[in-house]
Amino acid sequence: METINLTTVQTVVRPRPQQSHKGTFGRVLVVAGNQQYGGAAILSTSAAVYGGAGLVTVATDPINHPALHARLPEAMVVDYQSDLSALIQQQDVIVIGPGLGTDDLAKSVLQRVFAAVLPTQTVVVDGAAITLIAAKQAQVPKAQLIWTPHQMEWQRLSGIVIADQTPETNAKAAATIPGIVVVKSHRTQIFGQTAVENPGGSAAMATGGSGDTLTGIIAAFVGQFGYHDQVVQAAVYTHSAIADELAQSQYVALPSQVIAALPKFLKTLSQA
Ligand SMILES: NC(=O)C1=CN([C@@H]2O[C@H](COP(=O)(O)OP(=O)(O)OC[C@H]3O[C@@H](n4cnc5c(N)ncnc54)[C@H](OP(=O)(O)O)[C@@H]3O)[C@@H](O)[C@H]2O)[C@@H](O)CC1
Ligand SMILES: Nc1ncnc2c1ncn2[C@@H]1O[C@H](COP(=O)(O)OP(=O)(O)O)[C@@H](O)[C@H]1O
Ligand SMILES: [Mg+2]
Repeated sequence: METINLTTVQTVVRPRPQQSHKGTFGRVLVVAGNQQYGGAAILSTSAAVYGGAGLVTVATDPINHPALHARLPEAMVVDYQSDLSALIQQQDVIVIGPGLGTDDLAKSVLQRVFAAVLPTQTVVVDGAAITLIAAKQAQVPKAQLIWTPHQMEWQRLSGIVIADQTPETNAKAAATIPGIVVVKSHRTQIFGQTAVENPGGSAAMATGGSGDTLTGIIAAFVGQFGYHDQVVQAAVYTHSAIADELAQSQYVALPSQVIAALPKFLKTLSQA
């Protein structure tokens, strides 16, 4: 399997056009975070903001609202139980699943969001959203999809047990799933029109919230650079490349630190 190369990533992340405004760089809605997993919503939303998305809104449980406002004043915050259909229509990219849970409330949020998304929008399907779809609790929406399962979520979605997940079996299963599939692991594989492996990442990333962070980076990249294989590849590469830099001097690469490093890392990439 080919690996993602730096040239591809540098081609994706270009200097920002001067004649622009916030709407130029993508509207992202993150639907995430139940009462227990507010951190997942904070990480995904922060990654979208620090990854350069122009306008970011998070729909989450009201218990998470004060923390979000305090930590991330750039983001708008709404109750995920309110009617989101008008808000959804305004978005370029929707992230759904980080820390959503799999109870009846999560199911109803997921189903209502999927019912409102448009075929021209990109939906990043992560975490609990994947688990619920695999359990046939929600139908796959007609949209530009990006799936981000970890190995157990991929087992649930594809039916391939972790021990049997190889580039070949993964590619075959991914071909039956609409959109781009990011099978996360020690060496993440990305299946779209092309199949590639991410050369970066380490055990320093094995900490809760790493995947939640990736969803926000992917959303920011698609919002700015469009829905393409190479854009998703660039997001996956950037996530692990920042963690690899941190891991040179740190035992653990905390997701919050990866997020904080995004603006500088992207500047360097864009100048290459
Ligand atoms: N701060 C927050 O708010 C945070 C919120 N979070 C949110 O929590 C929700 C639940 O997320 P989840 O991933 O922990 O749960 P689930 O899908 O049941 O998978 C776990 C099971 O799968 C197994 N497993 C095997 N291989 C694996 C692999 N490669 N990667 C991972 N797991 C693997 C694993 O086996 P074990 O660990 O026992 O070896 C275990 O049996 C989700 O919505 C997420 O967004 C988290 O992000 C943390 C920070
Ligand atoms: N040992 C490892 N080596 C490289 N990358 C890893 C390792 N462990 C985890 N990761 C990366 O961290 C992320 C974990 O995603 P996920 O399990 O969904 O996290 P969470 O749901 O806790 O946010 C993925 O991007 C994965 O590739
Ligand atoms: Mg996850």
